[in-house]
Amino acid sequence: MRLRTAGRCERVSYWTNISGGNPKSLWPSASAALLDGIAKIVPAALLVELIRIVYRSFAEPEAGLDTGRMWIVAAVLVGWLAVMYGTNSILYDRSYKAAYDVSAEGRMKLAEHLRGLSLGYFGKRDPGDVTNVLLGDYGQVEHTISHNVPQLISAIVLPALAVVGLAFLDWRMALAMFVALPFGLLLLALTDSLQARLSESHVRAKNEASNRLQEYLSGIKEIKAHRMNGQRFERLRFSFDRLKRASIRLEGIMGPLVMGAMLLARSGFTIMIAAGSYLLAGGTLDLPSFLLFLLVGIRVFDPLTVVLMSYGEIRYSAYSAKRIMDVRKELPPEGGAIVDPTGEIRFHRVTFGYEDDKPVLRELSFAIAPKTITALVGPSGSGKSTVTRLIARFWDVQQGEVSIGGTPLREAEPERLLDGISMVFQDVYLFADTIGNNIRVGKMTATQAEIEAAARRACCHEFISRLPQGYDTPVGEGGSTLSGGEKQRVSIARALLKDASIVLLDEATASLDPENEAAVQTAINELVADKTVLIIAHRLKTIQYADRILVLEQGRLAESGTHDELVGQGGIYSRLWSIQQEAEGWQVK
Ligand SMILES: Nc1ncnc2c1ncn2[C@@H]1O[C@H](COP(=O)(O)OP(=O)(O)OP(=O)(O)O)[C@@H](O)[C@H]1O
Repeated sequence: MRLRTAGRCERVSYWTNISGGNPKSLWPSASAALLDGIAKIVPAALLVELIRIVYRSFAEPEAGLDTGRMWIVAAVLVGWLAVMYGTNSILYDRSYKAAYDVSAEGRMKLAEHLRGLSLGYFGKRDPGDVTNVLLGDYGQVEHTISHNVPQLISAIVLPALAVVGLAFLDWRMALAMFVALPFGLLLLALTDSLQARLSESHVRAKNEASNRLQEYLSGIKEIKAHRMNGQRFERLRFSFDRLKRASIRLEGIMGPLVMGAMLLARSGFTIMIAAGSYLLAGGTLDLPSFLLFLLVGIRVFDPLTVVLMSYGEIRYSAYSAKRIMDVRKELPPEGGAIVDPTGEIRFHRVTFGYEDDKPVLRELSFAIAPKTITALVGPSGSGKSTVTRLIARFWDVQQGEVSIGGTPLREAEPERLLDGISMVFQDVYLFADTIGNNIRVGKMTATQAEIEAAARRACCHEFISRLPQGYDTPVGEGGSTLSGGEKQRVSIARALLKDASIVLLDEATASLDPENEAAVQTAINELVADKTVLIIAHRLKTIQYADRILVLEQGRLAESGTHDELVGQGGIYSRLWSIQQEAEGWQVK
């Protein structure tokens, strides 16, 4: 399917980016940080007032200690503490909630968005990478919204307020305090693109390591069975090595630069102390003002240091958010036409390849009449499964046209199209849920009676009834607690419940023992009655009574006709038939 992306070169704002496309989620934490920043000035101002009162009692002993004013200061401080506690807990609660909302809702929306994308998209990406976007990247963005953004705002608000307020008090001291800050920020700005590049390569290395680890764990059975510790382990070790190098580069290069920026910014405090001592000695600055600068300086430089330290994390998060945005920009297949699934399925000069320059199907043309059974045979890799995937519009064709009931699938509404198709694959996937709910997947609104009726027709009611909790028995992820034949019958029960007009069967009995195969055969005969059926089977006995047999070879239609016609032609089918004649199997009625 041709992948379309919306506005690849469209620019999004920085805030949209770091919030993973949801800048409004930044408001609660931003306002909490803003208020917090303003409020942090209050105790410093009160402390200075206290120092002034005490200082005045020494400077003017006849006036005495103004205890009334001291009590007022203490009362204001207590009031401030109460207000701060109340507002902070509400605002922080909201800012954390906003962050968790972004990741919970965002993850769900993204999962839903992914469901709508073509399978071609997943073919191009490692499945583990998609998991990393959903879990890792969202986690990173969540952390930025709940922690880094408030710190950043607090660190901007405080110096801004301080520089204005202190400049009124003594512009020389204010200048000394902030003179080095622009140089620190400049150093940081100059390293911005380097930081972006290092963050990007670190995220890539981290994802690669996690993909390889997932691959290693998923294939652990094969790795053990084939004593593959060498090659597979090498891939894992190499990815961990790459991650180590990327981490060292990120920390090793950015660490000193960020520390340099931090030192430059903080040196303002030292310059201010030197300037203050000089001015105090010269008599042009009084002690309370000097103390005020010292107190405010500590309050200003601490959050500034924290934010400079977390600057890398914000940059890092921006890359995570970009990955989220990139997935969001992928558009689902277009088309709104409603397909009539009871109509004819037609391939007209279809050429298709998963990669542009490697066609799998070439100039393929055939038609499947409604309510007939068509079998698809041919050597492995000839493109049989690909044909079924194109009928379900998992991909769009590069040339020619696939249509159902006269509607080209390129124009079809993808979800509605699939409503009209039941698919039974060779590898059946069952969800980690009860067996009843796994059958319900075919029709989410099905009643228990409908589920049981479908299970009876699919020959699985008996084995389900023997399970300890019957239809409420959990099946384990992937259906690990059921046999291959049982899983296949559950999948047929799903398809029966769905009752779609088109049935696509892919090698449904290939790997079963005779007893299971007989049960699956009965189930399939139930399923295909009165439907338009396309069945792939390697064993020709199973499809000799199909209405039509299509023989594919290297993506082309080599032969087509009934079993008897094809045997009579003495071509590929006839050769395959003589080889397989002794094979036992089921037969489509
Ligand atoms: N998702 C994919 N991405 C890239 N290539 C693919 C993909 N799926 C199949 N192919 C390739 O397309 C060709 C046809 O595959 P397809 O599964 O349609 O053949 P098949 O006739 O069903 O084979 P088999 O009988 O072994 O199942 C093969 O060469 C296969 O390697």
